[in-house]
Amino acid sequence: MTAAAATLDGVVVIEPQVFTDARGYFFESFNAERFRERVARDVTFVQDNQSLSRKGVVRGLHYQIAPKAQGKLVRALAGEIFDVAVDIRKGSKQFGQWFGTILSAENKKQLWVPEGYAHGFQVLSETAEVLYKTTDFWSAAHERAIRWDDPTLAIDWPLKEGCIVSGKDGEAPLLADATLF
Ligand SMILES: Cc1cn([C@H]2C[C@H](O)[C@@H](COP(=O)(O)OP(=O)(O)O[C@H]3O[C@H](C)C(=O)[C@H](O)[C@H]3O)O2)c(=O)[nH]c1=O
Repeated sequence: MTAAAATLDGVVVIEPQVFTDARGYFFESFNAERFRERVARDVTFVQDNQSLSRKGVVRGLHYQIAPKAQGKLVRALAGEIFDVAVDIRKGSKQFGQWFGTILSAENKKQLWVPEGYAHGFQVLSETAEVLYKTTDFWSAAHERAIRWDDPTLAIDWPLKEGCIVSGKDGEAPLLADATLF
C-alpha cells in the first residue's frame, strides 16, 4: 500500500491571509465564497466541533458512513497537531493513501477532508485545541473507525512514543476489515 502522498485528490490545505499590526493579527477563519473557490464545490457546514488534547494523543482515524458521511474543515486554535486524511473510497485510484500536514495556532493552516476520507490527528504540543466544521451532523450509528497504526496505511506519525488513544480507537479494525464507502 502506498503511504504518504504529496497530496490527495480532494484534500486541500488552506492558508488564510493574516493581517498583522502593532495590536496583533486578524484573519477570516472561514469565508464561504473563498472556501468554495478553493475546493471547487458547494459545501454547507452544519456543525462545529472542538476538542482539547494533550501531547501524544491520537484521535482517529474516524469517519461516518453514508448517508451521514462528513466532510471536515480542521484547524488548531492552540498548539500544534499532525492532521491526517486517508482516502478510503472503494475503487479510488488513491485508496489507502494518506496525507498529513502540521496545523497549528502559529501557521493558522486548515485542512479540508472531504466525505469518503478517514480523519485523525496527533498532538505534538503540550496541549492542542482543535476546531473543525462538519458537513453533516454526528450520528453514532454511522460512526466508524480504522486503527491509527494500521501497518498497511503506515502513517508516519511524528511522535513514535507516548501515543495516547481511547479504548475505542485502540480496538478499531484495520482498513482491510473496516466498513467503507
Ligand atoms: C464526534 C462527536 C462526539 N460526540 C460525543 C460522543 C462521546 O461521548 C464524546 C467524545 O467522542 P469521541 O471520543 O468520538 O471524540 P473524538 O475521538 O475526538 O472523535 C473525533 O475524532 C476525529 C478527530 C474526528 O475526525 C471525528 O470527527 C470525531 O470522531 O463526544 C458528540 O456529542 N458529537 C460529535 O460530533
